[in-house]
Amino acid sequence: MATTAAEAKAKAATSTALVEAAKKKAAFAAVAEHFTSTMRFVGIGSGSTIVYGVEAIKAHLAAHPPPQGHINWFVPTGWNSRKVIEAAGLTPIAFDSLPADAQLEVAFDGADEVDDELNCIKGGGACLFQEKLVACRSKKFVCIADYRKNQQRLLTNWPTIPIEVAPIAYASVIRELVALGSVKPILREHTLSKTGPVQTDQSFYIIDAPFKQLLTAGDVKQGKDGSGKDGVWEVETLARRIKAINGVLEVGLFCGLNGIQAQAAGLLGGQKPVAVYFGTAEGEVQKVQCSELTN
Ligand SMILES: O=C[C@H](O)[C@H](O)[C@H](O)COP(=O)(O)O
Repeated sequence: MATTAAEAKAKAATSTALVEAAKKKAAFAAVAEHFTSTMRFVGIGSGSTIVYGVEAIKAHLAAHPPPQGHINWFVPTGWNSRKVIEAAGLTPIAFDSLPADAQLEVAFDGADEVDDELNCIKGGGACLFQEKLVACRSKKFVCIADYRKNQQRLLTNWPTIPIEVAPIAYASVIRELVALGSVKPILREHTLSKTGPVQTDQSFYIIDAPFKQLLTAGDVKQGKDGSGKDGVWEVETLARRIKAINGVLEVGLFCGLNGIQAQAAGLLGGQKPVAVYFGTAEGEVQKVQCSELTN
């Protein structure tokens, strides 16, 4: 039986409601386990999911006020993120105003896709450079997402890797990406294309580069070739190759060490989340965390 327009509309509304409920549930679970009102510096990412993260932080602070005179500073990852912090009545501090020795206790952020090893694709909303800066200055990056983002390998459901580039270099970066095996990387434009390319918080451009589904480090350990032969790449190998292209500011692949592993190696922080909270379609929360937190 054919679906009527009204039925299709109702189905879409149900699916949107499920996704939003999943984001919210995941956000409240992540904040309950990783935020305390005595924290000094907390990173706040960008996108639609982090809005629930900020709502959860606000609710937590209302229930557990910080000690007298203590200020919780929230570090935004761009314009949108700062507006969300301000709208919630929280106190923002710009990344470049942080005291030189300050490390963020935690950074909460969303993702476009997450694989089995917690590598992420980010930048679907054109924010990735500041998100990576903030994640890498945090003891732990905690990711909040809904069930659509939970995939075994990157580039399964999410189609492209967002890459932030200097405007003058975009055509040459596209050429290099094709040489790495990307099929038809494109410069991201506004839906109303007469308004031109999308510009990031740094006034840079975004290239969306499709690649074949990415391998994990575990796949390579098991003998798979992720060196780029036939366009098949392992996540971190590809991230490094793209970052090395002249004109690339940052790559929307968050991979390598997580914060706990980075600190063990004497570094400040890492790109990869220590834990990801996925809201499920059934109204539950599935937590996936790194082995350092599990053990
Ligand atoms: O550019 C945007 C950021 O990387 C977001 O964190 C990511 O796109 C996820 O956004 P959303 O929560 O809206 O799905």
